[in-house]
Amino acid sequence: MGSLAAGNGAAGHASNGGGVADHALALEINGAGAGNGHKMGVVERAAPVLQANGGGKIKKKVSPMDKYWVAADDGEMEAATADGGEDGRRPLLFRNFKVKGILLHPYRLLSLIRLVAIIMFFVWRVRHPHADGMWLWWISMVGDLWFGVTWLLNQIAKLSPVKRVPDLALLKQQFDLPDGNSNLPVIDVFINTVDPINEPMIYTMNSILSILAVDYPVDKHACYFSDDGGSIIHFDGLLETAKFAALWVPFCRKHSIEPRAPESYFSVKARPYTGNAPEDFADDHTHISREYDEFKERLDALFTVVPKRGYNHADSKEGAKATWMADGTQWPGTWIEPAENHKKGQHDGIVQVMLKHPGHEPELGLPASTSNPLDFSAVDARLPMLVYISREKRPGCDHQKKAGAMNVQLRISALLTNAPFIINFDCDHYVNNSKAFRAGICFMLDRREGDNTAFVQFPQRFDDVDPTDRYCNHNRVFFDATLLGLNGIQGPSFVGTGCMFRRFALYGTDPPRWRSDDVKIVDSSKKFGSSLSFMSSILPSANQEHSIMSPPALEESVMADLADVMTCSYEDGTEWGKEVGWVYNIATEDVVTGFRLHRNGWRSMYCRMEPDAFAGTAPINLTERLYQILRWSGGSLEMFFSPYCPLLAGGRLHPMQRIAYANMTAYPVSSIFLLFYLLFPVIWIFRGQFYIQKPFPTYVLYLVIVIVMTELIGVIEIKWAGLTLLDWIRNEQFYIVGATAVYPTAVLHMVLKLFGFKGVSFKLTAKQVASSTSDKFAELYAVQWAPLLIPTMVVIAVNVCAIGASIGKAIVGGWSLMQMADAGLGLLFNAWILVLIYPFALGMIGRWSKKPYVLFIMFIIAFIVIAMLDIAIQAMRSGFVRFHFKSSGGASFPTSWGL
Ligand SMILES: O=c1ccn([C@@H]2O[C@H](COP(=O)(O)OP(=O)(O)O[C@H]3O[C@H](CO)[C@@H](O)[C@H](O)[C@H]3O)[C@@H](O)[C@H]2O)c(=O)[nH]1
Ligand SMILES: [Mn+2]
Repeated sequence: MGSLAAGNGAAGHASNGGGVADHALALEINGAGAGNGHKMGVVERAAPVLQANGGGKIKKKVSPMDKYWVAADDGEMEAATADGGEDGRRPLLFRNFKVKGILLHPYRLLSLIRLVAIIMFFVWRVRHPHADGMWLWWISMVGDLWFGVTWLLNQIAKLSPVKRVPDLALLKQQFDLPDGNSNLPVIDVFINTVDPINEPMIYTMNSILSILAVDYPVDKHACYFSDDGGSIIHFDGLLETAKFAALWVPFCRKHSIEPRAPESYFSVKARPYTGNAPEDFADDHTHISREYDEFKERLDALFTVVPKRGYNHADSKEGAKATWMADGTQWPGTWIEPAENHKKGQHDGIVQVMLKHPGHEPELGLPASTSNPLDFSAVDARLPMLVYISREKRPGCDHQKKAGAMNVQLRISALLTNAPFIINFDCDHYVNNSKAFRAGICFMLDRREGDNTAFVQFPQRFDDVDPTDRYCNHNRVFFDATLLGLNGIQGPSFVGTGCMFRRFALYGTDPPRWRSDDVKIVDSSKKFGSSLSFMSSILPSANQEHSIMSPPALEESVMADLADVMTCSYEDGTEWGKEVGWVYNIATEDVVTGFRLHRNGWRSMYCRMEPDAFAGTAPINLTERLYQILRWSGGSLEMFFSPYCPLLAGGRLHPMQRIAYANMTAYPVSSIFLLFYLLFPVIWIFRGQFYIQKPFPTYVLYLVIVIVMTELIGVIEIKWAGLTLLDWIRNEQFYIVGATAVYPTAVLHMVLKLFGFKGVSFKLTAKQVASSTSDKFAELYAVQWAPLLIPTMVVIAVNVCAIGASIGKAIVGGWSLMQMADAGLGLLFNAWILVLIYPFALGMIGRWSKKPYVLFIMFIIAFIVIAMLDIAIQAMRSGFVRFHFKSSGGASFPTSWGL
């Protein structure tokens, strides 16, 4: 059983957390101090620069993301305006756009042509079995069939892309009341972290600051911070953050700051001022910037202060090496020097309200004074509720990583604020556009599909990626093409972070579309566990109009309930992790959780906005990146071979969505064939023979058609998705890098698991360390050795050798025209592979890759050395060297060359 840190104390305040709660209170009093009766409300600011906003007045330059899209719901809009308001029906809160015909029709046509071409190609190949290399022929036939099918699965999901743009102006008009109050529904925000070092605390705390400062009614959202490490550094860090938020949040409101994560805000150079107090801005900015620096120093200092605190405690019992909280009590979580019940994977559950729910009346801040030069007397200084959670950990109990943490957050928040909507963030993602929560709500409350929408996914964007995005961290093709394609079917998949959920949907319920009558929670303790308080929160959470957040007072009974739902054993024998909450026992809980919702008939929405809703940091070191995609691809395969296999889903899953999920889960298998193709040139090195289907010209013709179609389809996709050519090339390149370095291991992992072994164990993605050096991309150049790198290195070596060997053979001579044609195609193939794997090769040369020509020189040297070796070997074989350059004169043309 877990005990609660805050639960062992006297009424309301915990003995070990008392200082904390008082502290939070102090903050509020501080904020409320100047309340002088006149209700100014939240300072409102000018309309956001949201180019996607339907109601925008100023004509702006069309972004490449919007250029080829046309509204597809004019009729609906008119009808809605006609019957608007009278019957209390909700308005249309977003607009639908589809790709203009000028791109869409050729896109579909080319896809069709390519499909026909590959079918004809395949038939032709079946009719022309390659007699002198049947085994090769067979393998390449199966491989090509697989590639054809996966290409089709991938393309089908993109044939009808839809973009949806929230109408923030209308939402404001409909839900924000003239008196400064609002009817917007309440939202619970979840953020997760594990380790203050691997996941630098400064980013985590920035993320929290950005959440506390969002442009959403302050009494209608609460932030839950889950610390899976049970680390006092996080706890104290969160305290510091709450303290700094009392300055930062009113500052953001007063001056309409964007983005509201200080680290990003201060790193952006000049921006046009859009706030209401330009005369104060320069001074306020200087002051807050200094405060922020001090805040960062305090966070850093925790790593030295906290351990010291431990040994200074004179009153510690006979030398017990505990970790102490600032108020002199023992920290209930993990200790710096691990001890029984205070170590990783073994400690009590902790829940602590750091900032209390602020109440419903605006509270103006303090005017400027000598101690505080910031004048907040016209700004609402309230802060949203903030809760620290560290769930109970016990040895021998599977904690189910992030999914487990999310489910605990789901239950704790149900007992405290029970918002009908939830947004979740990883600790490396922050709110970049303070209107983002409002955008999500537009989709949830829209009268057309709103009620059937289980989640609204926002794209993942990254700040720290190098300008050329060497390792394709931006994943643009996925976020700007694939997900818009899915948006036109049943909706985007859930990608783990930056997603708004309908709480009720997460409880494994059916959407209204598939619900016969009112929901009854039958036999719920079997499904939801034994907490009566939790059970009685379920039905109220379905009320999406729920716009008043009123957390219960933290009496002992409430604390006991909270303690109960965060124990390890709470979920035993229940549906948690299966039909309820985030799904367990899989390396990628995200895709499968989204899938379960789609399978139940819910839909999802994709929301791209400008500026980007959320942003984060990505692993930009090659090895970390490869481990990340290893987990994704391993997780995908696990899903395919689990009860969540898309092929097994019932009829509520849209057929196209099923195809998309099949592709999304089975894709790593391609790597087996691909690896084979890429290692093909081995034969070329040893036998001087390149395997090519004959008759040669027909083969080449088909190949050219298929490749040209692929490129043309790609070019059109670039246009409608608003990508650059580089984004697209990076995608192709990283696919090959992944397919050689990572996917084969993922397949191995799956095979092991299918045979009952443990499989590969996946690790937490180490985030970029906050760099103090001037070299912003130092990580990019770090070479970190890992076995995953071997297969791709072998592929590079084989292809470099093949090119070298062919040069050697060409010099020695004696080729027929036929052989030369083979050689030409072979070389092209080798060179193409090297182009695709180029980013990987750069990664392997570390800091030298700052000057990419170094790599070219290395390649050329390698070619020469191998060519010479090849010549030497040939010379040894035949006894003498015949240097001559044979002209094509002597070659004879085989008759079968005709088409
Ligand atoms: O035991 C754990 C392990 C992880 N996390 C948190 O889970 C998040 C994601 O983990 P991370 O290692 O950062 O994974 P990434 O590879 O960066 O994440 C991508 O892939 C994951 C698995 O598919 C998704 O969950 C993420 O949302 C998605 O961004 C982080 O905030 C972690 O702190 C926990 O809370 N508890
Ligand atoms: Mn991450």
